[in-house]
Amino acid sequence: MRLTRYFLPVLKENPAEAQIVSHRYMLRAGMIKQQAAGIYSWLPLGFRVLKRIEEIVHQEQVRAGHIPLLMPTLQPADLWRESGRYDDYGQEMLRITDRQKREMLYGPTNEEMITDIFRSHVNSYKDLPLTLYHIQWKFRDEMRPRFGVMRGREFLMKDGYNFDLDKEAALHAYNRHMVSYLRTYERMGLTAIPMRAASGPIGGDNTHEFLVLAQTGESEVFYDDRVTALKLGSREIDYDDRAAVAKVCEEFTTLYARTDETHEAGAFEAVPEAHRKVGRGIEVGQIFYFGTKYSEAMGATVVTPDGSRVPVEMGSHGIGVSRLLGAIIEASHDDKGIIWPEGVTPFPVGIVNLKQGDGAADAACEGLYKALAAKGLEALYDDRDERAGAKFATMDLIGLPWRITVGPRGLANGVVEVTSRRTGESEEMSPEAAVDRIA
Ligand SMILES: Nc1ncnc2c1ncn2[C@@H]1O[C@H](COS(=O)(=O)NC(=O)[C@@H](N)CS)[C@@H](O)[C@H]1O
Repeated sequence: MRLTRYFLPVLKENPAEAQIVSHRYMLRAGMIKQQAAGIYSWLPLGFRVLKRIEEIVHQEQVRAGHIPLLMPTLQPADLWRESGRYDDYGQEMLRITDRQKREMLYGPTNEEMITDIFRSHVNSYKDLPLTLYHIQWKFRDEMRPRFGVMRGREFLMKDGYNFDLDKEAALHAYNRHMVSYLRTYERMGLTAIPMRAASGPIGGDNTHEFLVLAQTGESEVFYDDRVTALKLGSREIDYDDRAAVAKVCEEFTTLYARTDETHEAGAFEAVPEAHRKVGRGIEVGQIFYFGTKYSEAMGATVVTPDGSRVPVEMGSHGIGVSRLLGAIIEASHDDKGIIWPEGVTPFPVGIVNLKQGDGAADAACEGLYKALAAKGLEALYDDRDERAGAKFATMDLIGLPWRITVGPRGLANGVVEVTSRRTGESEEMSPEAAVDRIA
């Protein structure tokens, strides 16, 4: 992408309303624009990252055997009356009346709707196990939307729902989600710790939140810091092997890790002093097992092998897709700007031309752009007629992992400069070597 043909409304100044670094940088890097409290337009650079995060979430859900679909944002109130949540849900629910005076709502979550889909089409245990999910915009009329996309009112969530014949199968689905979440966050360069949590309006008594440690996190967390060293890495896990999946979950949830809602000071005392940590975390996902809470209320039942009919066992599992942009920036930035992990960066590399209009420099940049594209890498080429300092500042702010700097002097010696955004180290090499370094 050539910057002179893109739309990247970078801000020079720190916006006054931004209180945390991720909000500040997302505004300054021209990634979002607030349209109302907690409601944003996703400008091109932010939209590109949002799509990359969505893609990782989709891939890991499909890898776990979960099936994507798409439910609407607007829901009929009657579904929520069946579960009894229409009144319970409270002020956060945006209630709407259509021209026929039908009571609707902008969905904050989809347990009722997915259960309605299930009960309309599934009747036999032979169709289980079944996990359906979607990535869809939600609305929660938060009393105090703040911190940019971190606590929005309209936000993007992956919400998945499992339907199983019995509790054991539902708990395996719970564990499948835990493993798929661990892998999802690792692919985004995040360490998200599963912590026992409280279930709130979703219900049930078995739930873990996934928290990214960050000073600006809204949740207070208590943990054994050895948990931060646990990694799935490239381990292949057979999602159908209940014992293997349970073993991985055990590995990641044995060390003490609790949010303030479930913290037990006594148990925490058992953690060796050197490892006992208190901090703050950003909740980037939550998984729930809640049995037959919705299937009972809404008559979602299946015929069992012995011919009887039972309500299905369920759970629901959410990832804060739009919140993740903020969480990743909180976990990966410096005083010049964002430092995108390779897995989610909007562009893998930026090309900076030090002398736009200089024949050799322009030709070398065009050559690099094409050579990178030939390897499937779309560069962001800053071809503006701007001072070098301004170009470097923009690249540092938007946080691409690599920058290739091209200038007449370097070219005279047959080299360009390759700079790593994370380490700040630069190295001179031929344009060909630069492409190989980044590919
Ligand atoms: N106001 C918000 N702004 C941005 N992200 C949010 C907001 N509220 C929740 N989220 C994200 O959405 C994730 C799932 O939300 S949740 O309430 O925990 N779970 C559910 O709604 C369940 N239905 C999961 S399917 C949270 O872990 C969080 O990362």
